[in-house]
Amino acid sequence: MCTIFCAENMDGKDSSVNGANATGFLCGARIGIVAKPSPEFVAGIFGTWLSGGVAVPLALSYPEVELLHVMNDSDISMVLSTKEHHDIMESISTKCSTRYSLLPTVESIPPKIDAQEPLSSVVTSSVSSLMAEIDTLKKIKGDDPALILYTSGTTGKPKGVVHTHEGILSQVQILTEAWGYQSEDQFLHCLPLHHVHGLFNALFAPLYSGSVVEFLPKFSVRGVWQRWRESYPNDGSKNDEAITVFTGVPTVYTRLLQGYDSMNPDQQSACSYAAKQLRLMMCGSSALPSPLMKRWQEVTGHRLLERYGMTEFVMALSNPLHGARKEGTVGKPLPRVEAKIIMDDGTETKTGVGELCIKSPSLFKEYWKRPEVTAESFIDGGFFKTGDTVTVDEDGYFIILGRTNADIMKVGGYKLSALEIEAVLLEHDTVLECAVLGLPDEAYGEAICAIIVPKEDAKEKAEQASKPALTLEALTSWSKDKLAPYKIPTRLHLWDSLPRNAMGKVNKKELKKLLEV
Ligand SMILES: Nc1ncnc2c1ncn2[C@@H]1O[C@H](COP(=O)(O)OP(=O)(O)OP(=O)(O)O)[C@@H](O)[C@H]1O
Repeated sequence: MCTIFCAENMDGKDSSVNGANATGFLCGARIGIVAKPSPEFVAGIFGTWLSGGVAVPLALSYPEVELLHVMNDSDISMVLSTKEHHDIMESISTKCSTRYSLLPTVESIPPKIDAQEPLSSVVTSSVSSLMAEIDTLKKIKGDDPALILYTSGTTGKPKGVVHTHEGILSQVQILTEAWGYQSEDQFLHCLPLHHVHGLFNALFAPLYSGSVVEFLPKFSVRGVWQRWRESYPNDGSKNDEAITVFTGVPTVYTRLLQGYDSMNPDQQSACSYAAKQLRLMMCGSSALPSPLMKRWQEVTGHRLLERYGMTEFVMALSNPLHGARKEGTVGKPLPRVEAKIIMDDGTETKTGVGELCIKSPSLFKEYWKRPEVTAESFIDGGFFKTGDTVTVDEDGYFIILGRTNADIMKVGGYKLSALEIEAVLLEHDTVLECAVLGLPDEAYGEAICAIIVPKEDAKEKAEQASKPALTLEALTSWSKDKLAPYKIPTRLHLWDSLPRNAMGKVNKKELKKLLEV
C-alpha cells in the first residue's frame, strides 16, 4: 500500500506526487480522498499515512465550489477516488492542477447474511498494528500532521483542522476505554466520513479495538432495521456477524422511529426485540431531544449514550457506559480530558454559565495556514475555546446551551439558550422538529423566532379544517407554564421541513439570513 502513490495511475500516466521524495515518501503532501464509506476509503487513509502523507477526506455532498475551496486551501497534491466519482473528480482535479488517481478495489469480507438492501461491506483491521508500522517507518513522527478535516462552516468559512498521528492515537484509545469497544464488536456504520463522528467514533476507534465495521454506504431506515433483525432473529438466536454497536445523530433516530411507526405489529415486535440485543447505542453531533430519547428507550430499551464532540478535539464529554445517562446533558470529561467554563470576564466558574474550554491529548495541532486564528482559539494553559456556551448540573454533568454566536440570543437584557427553548417546544404534541433563533428586533435587541415542522397527522387535521397546524397564540398559551415569559417565542413560522446538512445539523446563520430578508 505504501507505494500506491508512486505507481503509474490507471491511465498509464505518471502520478508521482508533488512534494514526494525520490523514494515516493510523501513528506506531508496532502492527499484528497473521495470515496463512499467503504474499504477503499479506509485503504486510501491508511495508504496515505503509511506513505507519509496527510489525508484530506472530501465530502461527496460538497458542491463544486466548496470542493474547490477545500482542495485549493489545503494545497492538495493528489486526489484519490473510487470509480463512481472518476469523471467528476478527474475534471475538478484538472481545474485545481492536482494529480488524480483511482483507488483500486479493496477486497471486503462479505457478511454471511444476505443483506438485501443496500449492499454493505465489512472491514476489519487493527489500527494498533498499523500504528506500530507507522512507528517502524521512523520517518513519521507523532506530531506530524495526519489528517485535515474541514469544519462544516456553520460559524464561518470552512477551516482546515489539522490532526496529528499521536492525537489520533490518543483519541481512539480514549474512546476505546470510555465506551468499552472490543474485538467482539461489530459496528453498523452509516455516517459521512468527513466528520469526526463517522470517522473516529464509528471507524478509527472500532478498528483500533479490532472490531468489525460494516458499512451501509447510504443511510436507509429499512436497511438498518433489517440488518438488526437479521443479527438477532426473533427465535432467540444470534447471528455470527451480529451488529453490537450503533452510533448516529438525532435525526437518524427520528427517522428510524418514523420507519418503526409505519410497520405492522409483528414487524415492530421483531425490530424492538433485535434492537434490544445490541450492546450499545450512542448519539451526538447535535442536541438529543428529550422526547426522542424517551421514545427510543420505550421502543428499543436503550437509553442512548449522548456525548459531545467537535472537529477540533474529536470527543471530549460523554455520558458513562456504566452509570447514569442523564437526559439533556452530555456527561463528564472523557479520560485524560480537562474541561473548564470561562465566563465573559475571563474568570473560571465551576457552576455558572460560560464558554466551554477543552484540553485533551487529542486536541488538533492548528488550523491549516491560519496561525492567527489558531493562536486566538486558545487560552492560557493550552485550553481550546469551543465557542459553545455551557453549564453543569448538580452532579457535574455538562449541559450544552448552544453555539454562543448562533444559539445564544440576547433578548431584552437576558441571554437565552435556543436549545433550551427547542427542548421545551419539542414536548408539544404538534411539533415534529423545531429550530429557535434570535432575529433583530428594535425593542428587545433580538426577538425569539420559532420555526416549527408540524407532525404529519397534525398537518392533515389542520388542512381538513383549513386552519394552520399551530398558531402563535396557541403556542404562547401552551408555553406559559413551561417557559418564563421572556423565553416564549414571539414569532412563529410553520415549515414542511428544516434544512439540515450531512450531519443533520441546522445552519442557523443561513436561516437567519433567510428570515431577515
Ligand atoms: N451532544 C451534543 N449536544 C449539543 N450540541 C452538540 C453535541 N455534540 C456536538 N454538538 C455541537 O456541534 C459542534 C461541533 O460540530 P462541528 O465540529 O461539526 O462544528 P459545526 O458547528 O457543525 O461547524 P463549524 O465548526 O464550522 O461551526 C459543537 O461545538 C456543538 O455546538
